[in-house]
Amino acid sequence: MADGHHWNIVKIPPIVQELAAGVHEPPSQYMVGEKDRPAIAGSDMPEPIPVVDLSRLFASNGYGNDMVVSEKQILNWCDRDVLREYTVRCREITSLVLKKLAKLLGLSEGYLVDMFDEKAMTYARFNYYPRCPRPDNVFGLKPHSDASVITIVAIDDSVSGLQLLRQGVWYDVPIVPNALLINVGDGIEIMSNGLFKGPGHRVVTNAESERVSLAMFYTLDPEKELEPVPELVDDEKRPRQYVKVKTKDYVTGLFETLARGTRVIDTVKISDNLNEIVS
Ligand SMILES: O=C(O)CCC(=O)C(=O)O
Ligand SMILES: [Fe+2]
Repeated sequence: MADGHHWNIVKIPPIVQELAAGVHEPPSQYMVGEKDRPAIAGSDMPEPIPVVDLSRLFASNGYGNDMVVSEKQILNWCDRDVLREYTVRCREITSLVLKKLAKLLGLSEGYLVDMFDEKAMTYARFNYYPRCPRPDNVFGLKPHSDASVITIVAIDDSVSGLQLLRQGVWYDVPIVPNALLINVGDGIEIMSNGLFKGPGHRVVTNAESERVSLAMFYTLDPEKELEPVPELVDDEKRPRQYVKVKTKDYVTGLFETLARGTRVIDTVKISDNLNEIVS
């Protein structure tokens, strides 16, 4: 190049949806190595996922929308406010869950919720998994845990695919119609000093059906540090297990490690040796 700099040209992968329409066999970049291949069917969960009826939370109406106050009113042909309203409602659920988690950890009820100030972020990810001719070799979403504090996922109500790792076994997450899945993210793992774990999960593909999901990630202010809360660190009984990390650096770390096939939580874990130095 004129400035003497040599660029590495990285070919941008095509949109998977377009690929799926035109190929019989996914290209090699999508095929996982033999030892990491997904068994298409995971195991059944040993016990049911607890389902909490939150219908009372949704009983009020009209938030954030052009409220319907009369039958003669002209309405918008537009669903613009739906995602905003959904985000706010899911945040209410997040607050409920955080209050309960705080109590379980022996903290005051508002301890975790209060960490979410006006700069706290919500990221929405819409996942679309086209049909895949080789579900035995190709992941919809590689194994990972979420960088959020709490994630709320609206999973497809007719096609399964989400699997959860527990003690080395991948379990199928069952479809519960009209239910939201609440997942604890790595943020809780770090803040709870490892008492809760951000579970590993992945999505397997399906040869017959496409699948969709919507994940809402609730994180702290990107500039805020994630670290074990002092009340859950005890130098003798439960030494600090994670180093301090800025929320935004942790989120960036997730994408870097996902690309490499490693886990971001491992980058902030304090090994036993290091623990002696830190404490
Ligand atoms: O598609 C799903 O069911 C899960 C999606 C997920 O884990 C994610 O977006 O982080
Ligand atoms: Fe996830």
